[in-house]
Amino acid sequence: MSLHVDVAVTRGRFTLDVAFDVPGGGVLAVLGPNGSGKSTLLQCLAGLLVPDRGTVTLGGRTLTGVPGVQVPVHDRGIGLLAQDPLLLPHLSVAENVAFGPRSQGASRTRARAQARAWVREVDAAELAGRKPAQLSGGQAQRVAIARALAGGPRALLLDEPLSALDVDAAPAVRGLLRRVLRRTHVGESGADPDGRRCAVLVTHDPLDALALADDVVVLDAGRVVERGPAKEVLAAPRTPFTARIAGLNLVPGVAAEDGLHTSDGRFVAGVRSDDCAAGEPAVAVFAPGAVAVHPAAAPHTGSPRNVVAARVASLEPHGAVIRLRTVGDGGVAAGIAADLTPASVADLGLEPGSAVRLEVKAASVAVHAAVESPSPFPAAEP
Ligand SMILES: Nc1ncnc2c1ncn2[C@@H]1O[C@H](COP(=O)(O)OP(=O)(O)OP(=O)(O)O)[C@@H](O)[C@H]1O
Repeated sequence: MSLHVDVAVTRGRFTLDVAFDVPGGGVLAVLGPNGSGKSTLLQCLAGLLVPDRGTVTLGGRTLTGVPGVQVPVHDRGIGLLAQDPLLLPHLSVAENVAFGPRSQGASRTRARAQARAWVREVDAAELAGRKPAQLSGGQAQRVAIARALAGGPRALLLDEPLSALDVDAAPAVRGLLRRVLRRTHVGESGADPDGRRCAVLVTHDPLDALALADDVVVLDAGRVVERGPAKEVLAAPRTPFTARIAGLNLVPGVAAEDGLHTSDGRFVAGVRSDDCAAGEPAVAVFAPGAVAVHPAAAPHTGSPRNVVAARVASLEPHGAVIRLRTVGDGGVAAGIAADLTPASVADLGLEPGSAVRLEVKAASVAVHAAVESPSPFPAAEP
């Protein structure tokens, strides 16, 4: 059941204008800064908002075709999993899950059987008799997943499905989503019998995109500014937003033979990728782990090509390392992230305000073609 989307809609001063396809069985992650149009897009797909122009087709069926065709929300064969589980409080877990099949006309017996299968599928069999108020956040979201799928949707929309969960609960629910999204046929459990369900996942978390999605589109100010396989887009981001969420450093400029010229007149030495010609808009990308940090007064050792003076803005735990961020003179040295071990932070005597020298080897800097005109984030309204 492939999903084909080509829509435009204007809301006030904001215009969303996007086109993409999701193949049957595929999962597309939609990333983008606040206000970039992710919710607007999901509303168009779900049938809650009629676009001004364009089409949405699912498995060859036109759900939206402007002008003229607008299949109502309940008849689109699309399931929605939101941030909040939105379970009906007066119904038990099993009744909540049976609600979808029942409202689609399944007999009570059949709806119950489907609900049982899905409640088992999400490892919630022992919770079947409980009311939503008796569930933890993670348990409730498991039940919401079962409910979204029990109606047998041909496509599933996931709107930040893990963002309301605490850090302990999120990994298990992410693993469950991975399992159910990867299933091609769900047979008795009720989903798409003749093809493979596709999914669109809105998320702020690159880990979700990498763990759950095949492809990624990045929206900015209502337009797709990046698209491609999730790993490739996140490993070689072209916009400041994608770089920030992917945790990478990104310096925009113009590509040179062996690096990049920044708008403030600096040169960043790096390895130019094949997709990028000298003289074209480009970005230099490097990982926080590739940045060596020295106290400003420490003697130089070796001969790294990229050396810049900066000041420590913050030091925050980031997994097993400490992530240092810099303040600079507003140029390339500002907002650079560097990862250090806790021991080296102590050895170097670093603290907010410390003057430092950052060094990055040219071999650790990749220079990629940039999108035409990367806009600064957060996205500005037109
Ligand atoms: N009902 C509305 N009327 C007018 N403008 C709207 C309406 N709903 C949303 N917008 C505007 O449309 C733009 C896109 O909003 P949208 O909620 O789709 O972004 P988003 O990417 O989902 O953001 P977030 O990550 O913050 O949820 C914003 O500029 C918003 O102010």
